[in-house]
Amino acid sequence: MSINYETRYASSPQGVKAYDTNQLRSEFLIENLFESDKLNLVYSHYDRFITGGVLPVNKAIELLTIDPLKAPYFLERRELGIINVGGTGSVTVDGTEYVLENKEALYVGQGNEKVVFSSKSSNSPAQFYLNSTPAHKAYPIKKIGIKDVEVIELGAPETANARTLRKYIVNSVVDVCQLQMGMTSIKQGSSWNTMPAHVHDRRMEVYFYFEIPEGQAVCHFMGQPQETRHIWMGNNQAVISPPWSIHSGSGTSNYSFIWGMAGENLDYGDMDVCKITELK
Ligand SMILES: O=C[C@H](O)[C@@H](O)CC(=O)C(=O)O
Ligand SMILES: [Zn+2]
Repeated sequence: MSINYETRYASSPQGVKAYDTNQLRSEFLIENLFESDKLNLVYSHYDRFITGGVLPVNKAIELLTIDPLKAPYFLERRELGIINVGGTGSVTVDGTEYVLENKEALYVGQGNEKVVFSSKSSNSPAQFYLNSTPAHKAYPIKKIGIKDVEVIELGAPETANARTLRKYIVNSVVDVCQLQMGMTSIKQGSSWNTMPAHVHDRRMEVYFYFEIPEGQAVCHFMGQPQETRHIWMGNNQAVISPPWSIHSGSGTSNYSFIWGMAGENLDYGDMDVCKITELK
């Protein structure tokens, strides 16, 4: 079988207070997204957000429906965001091929029946990172290239949080039902993402960390602002952030990550910022 999935249920903030390291990791950390010629999915009950990875090496891989959807095809009631973090590849949607270079994205709306992923070369395979959420309306497919993204510079070297944020799938770039996705790259010499931290109880979020150099790691912080926990993360791993949780990280080097979120409203800036000196 080239498609694997697992289900993660939602946890309450009271429950998470008592989690040990293993339980925290098994509920929130997604360790194995990319395996050769496989499509791996994690279905979270937070906003029914699906996180996935596809690494087509020797064959094309189709996004088949999975049992929890009880739907004849994957996107019958869902929308999908794809960002390629590997070599050149293509996504074929109902017979139309979209070539995605490294760091290019594709939005695929509700109602598209057949989605197939492939790599241009098995020596430099594509790595497609996927986020999918329930959808109520069929919006058109749109490719988002590097020139289409909205770029924001954030932070400063003095506070070790200088970073470039790129908005790919937001409603000022593409029509979406609820999915929002983008990529943030920490500058050399800085380590912190999303600091000052924030929560948005309206939306859950998933971070996928990549471009972490060999031998380095990112310490991801979660939890209510006055009750934080940490999860040490390696390259190409993702972490689920409940709507009530901060989501921020500090690396032992610089790195990049893809953020994806879903829930109430499409206002990217709707965040409740936490005062750094009040975090516990
Ligand atoms: O709600 C927004 C998300 O948490 C990220 O876009 C934040 C982020 O990439 C950063 O500040 O570095
Ligand atoms: Zn956020």
